[in-house]
Amino acid sequence: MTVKVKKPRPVNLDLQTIRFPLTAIASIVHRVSGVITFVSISILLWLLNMSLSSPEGFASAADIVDSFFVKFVLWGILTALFYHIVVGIRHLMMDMGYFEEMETGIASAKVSFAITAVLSVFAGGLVW
Ligand code: HEM
Repeated sequence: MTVKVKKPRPVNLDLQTIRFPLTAIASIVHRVSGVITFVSISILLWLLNMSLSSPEGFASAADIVDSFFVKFVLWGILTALFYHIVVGIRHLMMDMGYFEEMETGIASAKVSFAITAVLSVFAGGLVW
């Protein structure tokens, strides 16, 4: 006689209890920063086009950039770009065989965050 054993069903994952490793966070944010950079190109080209169109166009573009909110967005765009470049270089180095172990991977992610933080402060100085 065969006894039917109830198979344990997969438990619904509680996303709030899942902690991503630092390397995974660095990777996901890198993709997000790439998308932000891509979307912001159109905004920046639109502003550049306006500023080069005529002296009045330049004044309008300068007016737009003069508000705190727009400066904050520009600072965010520059920070995303710096993050994308710094972690992009880390990615390319990993493609060449560096920082592939867990320890060096976490260390290089931390160093990338620190370099981005410094560049972000620099970006703030440029914008304000
Ligand atoms: C206008 C400038 C850029 C834009 C719009 C951009 C956009 C993106 C996007 C959307 C991705 C994600 C692709 C995916 O996950 O399928 C990506 C990946 C990548 N980007 Fe950029 N990127 C730019 C500049 C750069 C620069 C300057 C570097 C140099 C360091 C770089 C290095 C990389 C690398 C290495 C990846 C692949 C990362 C991986 O394998 O997960 N990107 N980029």
